Amino acid sequence: MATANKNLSVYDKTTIPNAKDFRFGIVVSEWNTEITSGLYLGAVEALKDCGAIEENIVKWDVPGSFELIYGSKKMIATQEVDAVIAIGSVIQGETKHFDFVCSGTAQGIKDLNVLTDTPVIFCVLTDNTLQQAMDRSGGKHGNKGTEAAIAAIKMAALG
Ligand SMILES: Nc1c(NC[C@H](O)[C@H](O)[C@H](O)CO)[nH]c(=O)[nH]c1=O
Ligand SMILES: CC(=O)[C@@H](O)COP(=O)(O)O
Repeated sequence: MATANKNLSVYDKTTIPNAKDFRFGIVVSEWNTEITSGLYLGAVEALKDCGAIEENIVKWDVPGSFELIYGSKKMIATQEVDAVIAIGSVIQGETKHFDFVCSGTAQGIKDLNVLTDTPVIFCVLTDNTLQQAMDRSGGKHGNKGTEAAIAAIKMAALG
């Protein structure tokens, strides 16, 4: 189902574990900060709405989406978190760099999920235009940060 056919911010709290005992790391890319800051706010709002406490949310900033890989690895190694949310916004430019950043970041985050025992949630928008990114970070299609927070809680609950 395409994002256009579902709102990213809609969730049923009765199907989500209480997050009060979980500790979350959120690693945020500084590229397209007007987008990633919206994703971050959506994620924190949903985590707290589902019971997470402020003191159990650790936020680190990294330069770009590609650095989400190392930032998430470092977060896992040092912060004793139950899940990590990796937040980025990649927007198509003039060159193929978009393809390499998107695929490299996706593969790196996938590798962390394979090689570590801490779930890392892929909250990286990969859009053709700024408008598409705005629509998915608190706009008409909701907020992917919210979706990522719910995924983080559910994965943390797996233990
Ligand atoms: N163009 C975008 C980038 N590019 C930067 C890379 O993520 C990386 O920081 C650089 O290649 C140095 O390793 N990053 C984004 O997050 N979004 C973009 O649109
Ligand atoms: C995703 C990118 O790295 C891209 O926005 C950079 O822009 P360009 O391809 O025009 O160099």
